Amino acid sequence: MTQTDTIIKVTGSRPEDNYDVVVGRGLLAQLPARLGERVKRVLVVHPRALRLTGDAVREELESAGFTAVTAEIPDAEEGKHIQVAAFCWQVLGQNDFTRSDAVVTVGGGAVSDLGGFVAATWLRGVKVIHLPTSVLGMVDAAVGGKTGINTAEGKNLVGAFHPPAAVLADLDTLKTLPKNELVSGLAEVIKCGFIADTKILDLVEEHGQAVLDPESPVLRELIERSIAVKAKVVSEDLKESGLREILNYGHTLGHAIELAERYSWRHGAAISVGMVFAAELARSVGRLSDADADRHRSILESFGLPTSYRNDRWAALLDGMRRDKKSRGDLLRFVVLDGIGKPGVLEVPDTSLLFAAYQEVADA
Ligand SMILES: NC(=O)c1ccc[n+]([C@@H]2O[C@H](COP(=O)([O-])OP(=O)(O)OC[C@H]3O[C@@H](n4cnc5c(N)ncnc54)[C@H](O)[C@@H]3O)[C@@H](O)[C@H]2O)c1
Ligand SMILES: O=C(O)C(=O)C[C@@H](O)[C@H](O)[C@H](O)COP(=O)(O)O
Ligand SMILES: [Zn+2]
Repeated sequence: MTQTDTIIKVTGSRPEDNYDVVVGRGLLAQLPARLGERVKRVLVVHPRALRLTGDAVREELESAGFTAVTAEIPDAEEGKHIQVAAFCWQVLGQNDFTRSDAVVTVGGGAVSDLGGFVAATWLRGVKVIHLPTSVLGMVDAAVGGKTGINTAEGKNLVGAFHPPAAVLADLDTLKTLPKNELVSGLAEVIKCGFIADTKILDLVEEHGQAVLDPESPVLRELIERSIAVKAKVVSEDLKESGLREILNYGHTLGHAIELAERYSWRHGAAISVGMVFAAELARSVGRLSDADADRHRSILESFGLPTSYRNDRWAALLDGMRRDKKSRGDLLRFVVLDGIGKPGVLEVPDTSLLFAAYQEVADA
């Protein structure tokens, strides 16, 4: 029996904050209707690695009567660069894109971040639809409207909140996703388990490696549950004035590791260490029990995700963490747990506390 599509709604105060995240199979045929009748020209942004999928999207749009042009961009974090945005702006300009035209992104989170940023900035904002092709893109990056690029000083330091008009998460695209990328996406799924939907943790503990099968019903359930967590949070707090910070669990150290490693680490791997670090921080101030902190390591390690990091990078990591978007002046702020599924914020004026937590995740 074919399973029907699942639609998870994101809501908000402005009309453009309301959209559907569709999870299913064979969703490409829905794209023309989701773009709407006013759109005439579409820029399809995809990485080199997904050229065939990008071409299929362009052909679908052309047969539906749109003028479709493609922008093939460098893979992964290489794509989240100002020069790549400038290249896309050039293509949009040379093809006379107007405010009623649109951008469609095809790829993982790096592509929706870059393509979303291009859409947010072109003529001060045009429609964007994301077609995420990685688990991470589906459960996190394509949903919620955070877009951005990296600078030499850090991750996502330039960007805009620009919600998509729709997200089509086609599970069939996951068949070609390398396993290490699927595991990286699973780190964000597990994050949703720690901060909100604890059933996610029960499911990954119960099903183990079976969740890595892109055809499995349990992976679909995990994807849908994670999208539901993100949709609920961003519906309440699009611009991260409070609640949305919980989605940043593990990211303060995680982003600093990505920068220190010049983006050779997968995002999910970096935030995996970051979540264990945050758990150690919470344990050290008496907010998280030993058992709950240890559960971080056992779940993440069961999927081969890293839970420790080299012991000689403290100065660089602290520098990176200072530039985290949750910092306020000299005050570093961390999302921590007061129990599984109970996120809160810890303000840390004294970096000795952070150094002690780093010792707990540092390689021997
Ligand atoms: N905006 C947000 O809210 C948000 C949330 C989470 C993460 N992010 C960002 O997302 C990025 C990470 O996303 P990601 O893990 O998807 O990385 P990614 O976009 O770099 O994709 C990972 C790799 O998988 C390949 N790939 C993607 N889909 C594929 C498929 N179906 N078949 C074969 N190969 C495929 C890509 O070409 C790339 O090499 C980071 O830059 C992170 O900062 C943003
Ligand atoms: O959507 C959010 O908000 C998140 O924090 C989700 C994160 O998983 C994601 O990596 C996001 O890009 C991090 O945002 P940043 O503001 O810390 O750059
Ligand atoms: Zn993330």
